Amino acid sequence: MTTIEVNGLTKRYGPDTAVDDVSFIVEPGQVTGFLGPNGAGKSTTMKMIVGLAMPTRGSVTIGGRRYRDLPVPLTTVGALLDAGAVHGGRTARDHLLALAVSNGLPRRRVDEVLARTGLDGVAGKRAGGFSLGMRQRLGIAATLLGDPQTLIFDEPVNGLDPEGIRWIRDLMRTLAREGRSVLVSSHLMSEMAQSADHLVVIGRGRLIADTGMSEFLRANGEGTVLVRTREPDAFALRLTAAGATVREGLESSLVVSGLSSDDIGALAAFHGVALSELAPQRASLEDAFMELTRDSIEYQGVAAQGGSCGTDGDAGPEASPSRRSRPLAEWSEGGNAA
Ligand SMILES: Nc1ncnc2c1ncn2[C@@H]1O[C@H](COP(=O)(O)OP(=O)(O)OP(=O)(O)O)[C@@H](O)[C@H]1O
Repeated sequence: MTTIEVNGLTKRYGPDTAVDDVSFIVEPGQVTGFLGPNGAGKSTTMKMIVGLAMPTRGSVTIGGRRYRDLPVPLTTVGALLDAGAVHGGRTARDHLLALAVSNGLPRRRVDEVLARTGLDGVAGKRAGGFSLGMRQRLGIAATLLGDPQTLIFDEPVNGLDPEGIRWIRDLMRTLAREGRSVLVSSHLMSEMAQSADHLVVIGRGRLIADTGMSEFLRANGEGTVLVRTREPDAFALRLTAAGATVREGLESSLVVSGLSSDDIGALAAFHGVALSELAPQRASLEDAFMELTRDSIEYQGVAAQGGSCGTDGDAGPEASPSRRSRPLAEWSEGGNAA
């Protein structure tokens, strides 16, 4: 069993703290979603896991060993941090062959991973001509070369079409079902809801949540009912008296927990209250996340200023001050899908 243990990990770049005392465990047999907005510190954490960045403080082990102490790292951990890191003049097969040979892995693995990633038909083509989706597949093929028990993918679905996204999502789940530890980062909450069993959320380098996905959803909004009526205040009192917890939703709606929609409908009928909407909510991860961080002044209270938060978030590290002050309210699929 190969577990990733991240312990008090901290990374400073000059005066900036990119990762701040983060600890979590990535367990085998499940997909752990690593969620956070642009600039939260996901890539930096992943780089530290595989020895590409030195922690300022803290430690990481994979199966109890530091990355640099692994005799043949590719057989323990495969990491896709940047699908563009391929020699464009090499064919897919040659790229993988070079990796296999330089890491002492059997050449037959090349054909096996080409087949697994659906690249066998283009194995002889130069990687430079590959689409983004094919490059991602090639990067994933490389992570699988050593048949490692631990896999790390940094934003693997970014920019992919729906077919590519589904393929990667299915692959992650299959790899986890095979008993591997899979850590996958995303800034899309909806993406995590569909693919992860466990969730580690960071914001501004700090750990915000470390929880099972279903527990996270249950504890943060699943099971609420959206109610709309012309008399929200009066009906809220009725609901509270009946044991429900009520909070104000958007556009004068009520978000009710503690009573089923059947109970709420019956209560409304009993009191002669006309309802224009009665809708059980299945919390989206975004709702759950917003719920979780509602009281967190540090993360929620940063207002959008001077238009700096409306960018596509793809600026380089030098743009970090504006990226790091991006409010969580802007984390939405529509705003940042590429
Ligand atoms: N080499 C570096 N030098 C200086 N600052 C850096 C460096 N690498 C990352 N940072 C800064 O550290 C912070 C965390 O960046 P990181 O790339 O880890 O975040 P992320 O969550 O992966 O975001 P994204 O989704 O945009 O990749 C950012 O403010 C970033 O600008």
